[in-house]
Amino acid sequence: MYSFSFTKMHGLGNSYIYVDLFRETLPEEDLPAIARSVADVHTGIGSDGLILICPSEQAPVKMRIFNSDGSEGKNCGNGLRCVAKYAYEHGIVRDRSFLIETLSGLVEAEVTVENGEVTSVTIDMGEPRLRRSAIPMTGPEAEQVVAESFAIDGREYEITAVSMGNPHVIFYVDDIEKAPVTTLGPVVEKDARFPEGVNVEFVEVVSERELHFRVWERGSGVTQACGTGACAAVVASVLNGKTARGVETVVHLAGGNLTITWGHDGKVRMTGPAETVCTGVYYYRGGQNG
Ligand SMILES: N[C@@H](CCC[C@H](N)C(=O)O)C(=O)O
Repeated sequence: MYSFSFTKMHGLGNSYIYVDLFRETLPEEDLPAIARSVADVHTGIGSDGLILICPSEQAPVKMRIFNSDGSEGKNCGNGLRCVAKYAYEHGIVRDRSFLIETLSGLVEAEVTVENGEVTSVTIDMGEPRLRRSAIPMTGPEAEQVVAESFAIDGREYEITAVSMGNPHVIFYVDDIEKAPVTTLGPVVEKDARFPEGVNVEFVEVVSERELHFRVWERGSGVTQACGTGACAAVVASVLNGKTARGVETVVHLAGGNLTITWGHDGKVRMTGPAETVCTGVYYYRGGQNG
């Protein structure tokens, strides 16, 4: 058994247990099991996974994210906003604009501060990756996956696939309340055409500036929000001619709203809140917690 300090934070209800590796040390080989342990709502703390706030050689701070099943993801939009808030409020950074390293590259964060507290964060998520091989998805490597027909479970759908440093597939639906999140989501997540698995998003287009969104996340299942998924939905909607490039789009997620623009410079910018829930000490019993 050993213990470590943690902070629970969320972005629109997408919650993670954050461990500050500027102050703590965790054994690398335990990280997947720690993620599963802290995420357990009965025997742990309860969250969508674990996020590590780490020193970096390329930026003032680095984020690593583990889903609730212990798998490591390469990017997390809601996590980036929380890491930015934590880094600013704990003096890891002093500027209001700074870089964050992720496993999929560097992103730029800009915090809005009121009375010393970060109330909102804008992340320049960089350019979406659209080549099939970058998603990754099987098939002709250089092609994009836009409104492509996709047969599964005896039914035919149309999909668009986008990487925001992690893989996303978008299904358009007429009524977001009736989206097959918990039935189609887990089947598509593990479909062999996505060799690394995929985050599955359902999108209802309200207007050129507004989308409804629900998600089945790779490695975590249903969550209240997925920041990279919402960015991917905005990119997919431009590619499908449903929204316009360079226009601010409001994405309504189960946990609240994100404002996202895919700019003419190629970059996707996401703005939204980040909240601290609590801090504490976790007693990790080598996978025996849960
Ligand atoms: N909730 C996140 C994405 C977390 C990682 C994802 N499940 C994956 O495995 O790629 C977000 O806000 O982007």
